Amino acid sequence: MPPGTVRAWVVSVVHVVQHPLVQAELTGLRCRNCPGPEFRQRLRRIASLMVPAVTADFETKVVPCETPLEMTSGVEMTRRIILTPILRAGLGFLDGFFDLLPNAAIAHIGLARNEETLQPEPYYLKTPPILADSEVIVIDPMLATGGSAVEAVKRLVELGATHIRYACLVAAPEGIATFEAAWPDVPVFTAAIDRGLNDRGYILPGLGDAGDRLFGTA
Ligand SMILES: O=P(O)(O)OC[C@H]1O[C@H](OP(=O)(O)OP(=O)(O)O)[C@H](O)[C@@H]1O
Ligand SMILES: O=c1cc[nH]c(=O)[nH]1
Ligand SMILES: [Mg+2]
Repeated sequence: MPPGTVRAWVVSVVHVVQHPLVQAELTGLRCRNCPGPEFRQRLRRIASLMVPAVTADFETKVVPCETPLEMTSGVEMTRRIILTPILRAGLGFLDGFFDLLPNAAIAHIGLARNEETLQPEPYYLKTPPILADSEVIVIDPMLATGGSAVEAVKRLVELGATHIRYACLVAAPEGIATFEAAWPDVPVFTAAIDRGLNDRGYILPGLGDAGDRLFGTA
């Protein structure tokens, strides 16, 4: 197994992005005193720093290219990329991905976790046409129980997606296990696997409520 990957206890592999810049940004984000503007900037930078790892195996095709001096060849991405933030907190991850993947289309999926049942409640869905060969990247900073991620992938599969990957910032072991049981073929990329969940479904040590910290709703 390459460095930075962890064999989760079910079947597939979770990629932990261990780059020092990612880990240092994450530490700053976790701090309770990190103010909103800094939280948003750090999240955006981490998202960009994670893009190379998340897209490392994307297919390219050879294309001709004319420099000011002569003809040569280069590459371009073979497949259309669709970034799929899970609202709301996924929006905090979106710009950092969009900065490096400016030709991506965006699918928005609105899911709110019910505070009592911890089940995701769908409230919005707007996607571009999803072709079977589109590369779909689901983004959300937090993988807690895994319910929201499982539901988002289900929606995308129903719409025809076949190449899906999931990227988050902080994952709980419980969420990874649930996600992998539901979608064993969907690779997971995260910057950290934390200790576990508290009795309200929050990740420990985590970073608190990502949506509230991003949008000042606490
Ligand atoms: O793995 P889970 O247990 O499903 O929890 C994770 C979800 O919870 C948070 O969203 P939330 O529902 O709080 O909505 P918000 O982003 O609007 O705050 C987070 O952004 C994830 O989408
Ligand atoms: O710790 C958690 C769990 C779910 N959603 C969050 O924003 N944080
Ligand atoms: Mg929230």
